[in-house]
This record gives sequence, C-alpha cells and structure tokens, in this order.
Amino acid sequence: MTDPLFERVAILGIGLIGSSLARALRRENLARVIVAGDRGDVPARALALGIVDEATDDLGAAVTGADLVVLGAPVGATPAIMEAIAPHLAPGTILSDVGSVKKRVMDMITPVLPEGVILVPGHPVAGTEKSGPENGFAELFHGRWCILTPDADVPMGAVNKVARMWREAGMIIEIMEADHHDRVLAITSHLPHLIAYTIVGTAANLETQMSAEVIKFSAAGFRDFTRIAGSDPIMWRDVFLNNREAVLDILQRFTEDLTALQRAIRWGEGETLQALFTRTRAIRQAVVDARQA
Ligand SMILES: NC(=O)C1=CN([C@@H]2O[C@H](COP(=O)(O)OP(=O)(O)OC[C@H]3O[C@@H](n4cnc5c(N)ncnc54)[C@H](O)[C@@H]3O)[C@@H](O)[C@H]2O)C=CC1
Ligand SMILES: O=C(O)C(=O)Cc1ccc(O)cc1
Repeated sequence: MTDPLFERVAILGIGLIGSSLARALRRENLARVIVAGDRGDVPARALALGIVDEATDDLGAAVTGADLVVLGAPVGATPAIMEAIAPHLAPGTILSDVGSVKKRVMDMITPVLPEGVILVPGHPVAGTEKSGPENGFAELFHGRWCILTPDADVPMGAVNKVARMWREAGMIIEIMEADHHDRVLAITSHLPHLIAYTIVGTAANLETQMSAEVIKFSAAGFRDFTRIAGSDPIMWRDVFLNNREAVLDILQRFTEDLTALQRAIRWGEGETLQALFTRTRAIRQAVVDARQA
C-alpha cells in the first residue's frame, strides 16, 4: 500500500463537516493518524464513533506534530482557535479550513500565522442542515465543488496536496480569489439561507392559530424552507457577520427585485410575472442539467 498523503491530520471542530472529512480520510487512507480537537463532550463522542485515532480538548496538543491542520469550527471561533494553536504550529505545517466565508477568515488568520506555516483556505461546498459528528458521512463530498482560495504567493506544492485530499474525497476543485468566492456564495448559499430564515420566521410570527395551521398544512415549498431554516444557528450567525458586505449588496438587489414583483402583483401585470417565472424555470433546468453532467 502507498504511503498516506499526510502523517498526522488535526481537525479542529469535528462536527458535521470535520467528521465527514475524517471519515473520507479514513476511507481513502489519506492520513496515518487523525486527531480531533474540540470542546465539551465532543472529543469523547468522536472517539466513540471510531472516526479518529485521537481526540482532545487541548487544541495545542492536537496540532503538535501535525503536517495538516483543518479548522472545522464556525468561522467566528477562528481567532480563539488561532490563539490556542499558533505557538504549537511547526514551520512547514499546512493550515486549512472548511469555512463558508473566506476573506474574513484569511484576514483573521494571516496576522497571527507563524513563520513558515502555509495557509491554504478551503470551502467544500457540500453540507446539510444537521450538525455534530454523529451526522457526518464520507459520501457528503461526492461530485461536489471544493473551492480553494490561497494567496498568490502560496507554494503550489501545498495547494496541490490540499486539492488532492479533497479530490480523493470525491470533490471537484476550483481555485479562486477569496473576495470572489464570498460574492458568489452570498447569492448561491447565504441569501437562500437568509430567505429561508425569514419565511419561517414570518410564519412563526403569525397569530397562534394561523401559525399552527402553517405547520399542519405545510406544503412542499414551505417544508423545503424549514429544512434550510433548521440549519445551525451559530454557524449561520457567523456567516452573516463575516460576509457582511457581499450579503448586504446582494440583499439590496434582492429587495429591489422583490419590490418590482410586489408592484406587478398590485397592478395585475401578469405578463411581468410570467416572463420572470419563465426565465427562472430555464435556470432551474440549467442547474439540474449541470448536476447530471
Ligand atoms: N454545515 C454545512 O452544511 C457546511 C458548513 N461549512 C462550514 O464548516 C464549518 C463547520 O460547520 P459544521 O460542521 O456544520 O458545524 P458543526 O456545528 O457540526 O461543528 C462545529 C464544531 O466546532 C466545534 N467548536 C466550536 N467552537 C469551537 C472552539 N472554540 N474550539 C474548538 N471547537 C469548537 C463545535 O463543538 C462543533 O463540534 C463552518 O465554518 C461552516 O461555515 C462548510 C460547508 C457546509
Ligand atoms: O443544506 C444545504 O442545502 C446547504 O446549502 C448546505 C451548505 C451549507 C453551507 C455551505 O457553506 C455549503 C453547503
């Protein structure tokens, strides 16, 4: 059997995504040792699941001797985690992450990155509304995009190693600038989550009788929104706080478009509604076709 890609991989935050990565590393024999760093009872739960070799709440100890460290906690935890691990990161170590926001995370890490540690930020664009190590699964990444956003001066050898890890986990790799990533994800992921949170929140704010009926007679459309709106509150709080500009920009456009639709409904402009719905139906078809390609 060939040597694993990494000797010791430390995953800090072994929740849905971290534990899915641990499972994929195991399945593909990509790491000789996998260590989880987390807090509370999570390290013990990860060990009990048998998905890591070691688990600890001492993040400094977790990264000691690691050749790859992956941050898998909500992005708002980045400064605290960096403070705990920076003194223990050896030169040559690759530091990566799985955060849904890239620019702010890089800005939080870069000033405290020890000399010789190589930052290769990543975002596996695959997930569910669930959280925690029990809900992870190795197949999560199959056929999905993984976006890497390294700075231009990062050694290609390190970028290639991280890319290879995700490729072996089943992902398709794209490299782009962090700012661009954040603008694209603001529309494709962050805005949809915000809309889902709003719709379900609006339903919850209706008078009690009506709110109960919304749940009782919930049609497929609303049910789909409740799945997204059931996503982790802390993770999504951190996404919106750390991709503020891009989200506010896209929200501005969204609000204008919504107002135009409101007007069309008020004035009975059926052709405006039909024209938009025809365009969006074509986009749905293109998205489905792209998935099947
Ligand atoms: N949930 C999803 O569908 C996706 C999430 N992401 C990103 O992945 C990251 C993790 O998300 P999930 O796995 O869904 O979250 P999760 O809630 O399942 O897991 C996060 C883990 O981080 C740990 N944690 C939090 N603060 C910590 C700290 N200060 N020190 C050590 N551990 C800490 C928690 O105890 C938990 O085990 C986030 O940055 C998110 O933006 C990326 C792609 C998809
Ligand atoms: O559950 C869903 O539909 C998702 O959209 C999952 C998801 C959440 C956050 C990401 O950064 C990427 C994927």
